[in-house]
Amino acid sequence: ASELRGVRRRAGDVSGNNGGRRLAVARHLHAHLGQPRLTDPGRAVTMYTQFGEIRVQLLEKLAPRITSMVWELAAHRNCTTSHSCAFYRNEARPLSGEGPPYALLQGRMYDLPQDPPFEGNIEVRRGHVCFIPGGKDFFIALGDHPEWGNSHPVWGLVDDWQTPDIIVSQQYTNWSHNGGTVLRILKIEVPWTLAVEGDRTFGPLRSAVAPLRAAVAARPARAARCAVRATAQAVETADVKSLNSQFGKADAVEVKEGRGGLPTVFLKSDNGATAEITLFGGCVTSWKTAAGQEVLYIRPDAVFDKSKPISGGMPHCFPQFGPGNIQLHGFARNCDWELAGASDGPTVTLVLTDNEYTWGMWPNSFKAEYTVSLVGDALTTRLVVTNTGDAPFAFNASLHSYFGVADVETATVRGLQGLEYLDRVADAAHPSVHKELRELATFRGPVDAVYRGAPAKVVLDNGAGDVGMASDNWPDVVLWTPWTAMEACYKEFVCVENAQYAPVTLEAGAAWTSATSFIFSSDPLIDFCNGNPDQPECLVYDD
Ligand SMILES: O=P(O)(O)OC[C@H]1O[C@@H](O)[C@H](O)[C@@H](O)[C@@H]1O
Repeated sequence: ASELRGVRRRAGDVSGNNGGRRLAVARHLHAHLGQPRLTDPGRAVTMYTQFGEIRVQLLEKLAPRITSMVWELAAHRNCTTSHSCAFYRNEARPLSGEGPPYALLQGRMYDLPQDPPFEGNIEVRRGHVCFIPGGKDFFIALGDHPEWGNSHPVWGLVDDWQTPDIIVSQQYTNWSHNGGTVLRILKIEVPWTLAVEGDRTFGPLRSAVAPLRAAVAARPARAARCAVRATAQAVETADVKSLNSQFGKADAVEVKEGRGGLPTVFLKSDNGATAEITLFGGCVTSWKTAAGQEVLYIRPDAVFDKSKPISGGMPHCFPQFGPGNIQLHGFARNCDWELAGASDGPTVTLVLTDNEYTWGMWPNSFKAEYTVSLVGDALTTRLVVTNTGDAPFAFNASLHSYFGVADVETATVRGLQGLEYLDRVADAAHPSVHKELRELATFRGPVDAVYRGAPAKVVLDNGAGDVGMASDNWPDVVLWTPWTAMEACYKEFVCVENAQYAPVTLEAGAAWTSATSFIFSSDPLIDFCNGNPDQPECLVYDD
């Protein structure tokens, strides 16, 4: 969490709100912008949180460069990762004086390509949205702040308090900043996605791809199945009963509503191991061994209402690992996958194909086919990406697996020694290159590392045992922990991801396949899956 920088404190702030105050803000803006706000509404963006929406009117005349950066971010549908765009500090309005609490809702907007410039430096009033100079942290002022003078770039205006008020009422912990200031830090961060106003499914095609509209229109109609909903309202569900009668297999495969009412496939193997896969995101959200050991991890800020990708389990990153031209980790984890097949293996196959939503970001025809099986205790996954169009395209991908650990600081990963890795902690777009010298990679601080040319087998010691991963044609492994950026939960999980980091070019009609088998053992996995077909954890596929 970063401290509100450049704060100059003066006495005399009053932070109460009433109609008079709003009028004063409106007049104040009128004076600065030279026109009545309501008759010139201008452009607005919407932040979608699990508690509802926050509409931010862009003050374009006051801060033209900042507002255009924010608009671009919204139009390109970034901010889909809870880590990069989230509120992390909630300070209510003080009963009197300047605080504490400091009358603001603070967050980060780290998907901005660069730090915003310093402009729009008027006195901060209730409703103003301001950046903290020198970075991408920002706040919504919940009260007037004359004590700060003109030290913050003001670029937006919020005048509906319903959602901010809910976030301000969430639990916080006190955190003493070096300077002695006690900050209220949210126990669970509140992530948001950003869209231009009116774009309720992450919106119309962005202007950069406007020429694609014609191409989209010429294509056979195919429903956009990736309508990420804005709020925690009723979730659109497929007809799970009819899916179950079509695909259910006695005792082995059942389709029913899972968490949040999302259509979910439940697998049960002969020995009693289970797995859950949501059609939204094609995400394995649970894998339990026959002994009842849950191996995966769902973050406490995960929501199951399609307002954002499921934060946990095994989300897909496709067609982009990121950062890159489209939203971080691509759109596959935002989309409803189709249930295409099941057998009493138990096995299920989900399919995602291009549609208007995906064309809005990525102008390619594709089919992604994802098969998940339970073989005894082992969970096996296979992803086949086919170019169904008539031109080549490039993509990269990962299986962004979240694993529960007894303690992040004692979790280790073996199998990576001697590899070159890209350290992305400081700057994911410009990583530094290092060599892994350790036999056991650890998580003792923020880790965001891509190991290139990783071996087929790596093992995570999660504190309760070993999670073995045997992969085929996933050339890279990503290790990630957000560390204290996710204060509420970072001790409980690590991500060990099978990845294809370098872009793969697929010619028209060509296909790319990758697979991983996961096995959990409470005893150390000395060796596993040595090509012995009798070992259940070995990759087993019948094509
Ligand atoms: O989108 P999520 O699930 O919060 O994960 C984000 C993280 O995912 C990891 O795969 C990346 O290496 C990190 O750079 C990124 O921050």
